[in-house]
Amino acid sequence: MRIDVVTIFPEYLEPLNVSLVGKARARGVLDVRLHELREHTSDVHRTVDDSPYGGGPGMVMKPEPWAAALDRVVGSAGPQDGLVPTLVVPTPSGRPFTQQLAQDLAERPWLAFAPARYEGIDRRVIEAAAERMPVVEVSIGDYVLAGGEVAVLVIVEAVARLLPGVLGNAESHQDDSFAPGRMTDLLEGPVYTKPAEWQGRAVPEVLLSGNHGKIARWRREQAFARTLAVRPDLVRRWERSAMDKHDLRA
Ligand SMILES: CN1CCC[C@H](Cn2ccc3ccc(-c4n[nH]c(N)c4C#N)cc32)C1
Repeated sequence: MRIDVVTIFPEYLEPLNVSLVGKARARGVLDVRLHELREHTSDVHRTVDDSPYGGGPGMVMKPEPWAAALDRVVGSAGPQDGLVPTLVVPTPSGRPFTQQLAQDLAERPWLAFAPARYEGIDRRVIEAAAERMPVVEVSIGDYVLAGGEVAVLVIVEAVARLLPGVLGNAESHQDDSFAPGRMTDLLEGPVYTKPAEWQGRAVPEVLLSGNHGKIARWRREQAFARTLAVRPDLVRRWERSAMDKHDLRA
């Protein structure tokens, strides 16, 4: 997979050099390219923002630098990239970023990210881009950040770990929470490791029993209890999915 990121803060994306994503890049599973938006300005001050039409707080990112940057990205398509990227635009007004959307994006050969700053990007940039490539406007949660770069880190990591060969144990994302269509719509339960007793706290006996059936049942019970306590909405969704799956609806 190829990933391009256009940003005024490339240093914000340095975490893409380490750990899971960094290793995937080193192994050639991911090709990540950063583009400094200001290199696509044409004035001496390298201006990327201006005041909003209609008034209001803050500044808006000018269309010309973004259009030039996206032209450069699309124009650099290689034979293995596919014709155009899917443009991913982090924004508080985007569709919720979910595991399902991560899996959808993980199936695409080329993603380009447009993390904005200020009050966002002039709308005409998104409209023009949508005439030449798929555009997905995404929100990583119901809170307001100062820009889109953190969202890019979140989305890239969630997508990268789904790519073949990225996770050491190819199965480990199979049982993720939120993986659609499986019992694993529930949250993960508690995990334990050595020592068996720590500060007077013992590991649950069942986990030391070697009885894999009992362990699996205990883990399902724990996941269900955790989900009921923290995300009862997911329990209802899971119940509906289970009823549909076994055609149990009245
Ligand atoms: C007061 N204004 C309101 C509009 C947004 C301004 C900051 N900003 C500029 C670009 C930009 C991109 C993403 C996000 C963002 N916030 N929360 C999320 N889940 C996001 C995601 N994905 C925020 C952003 C601040």
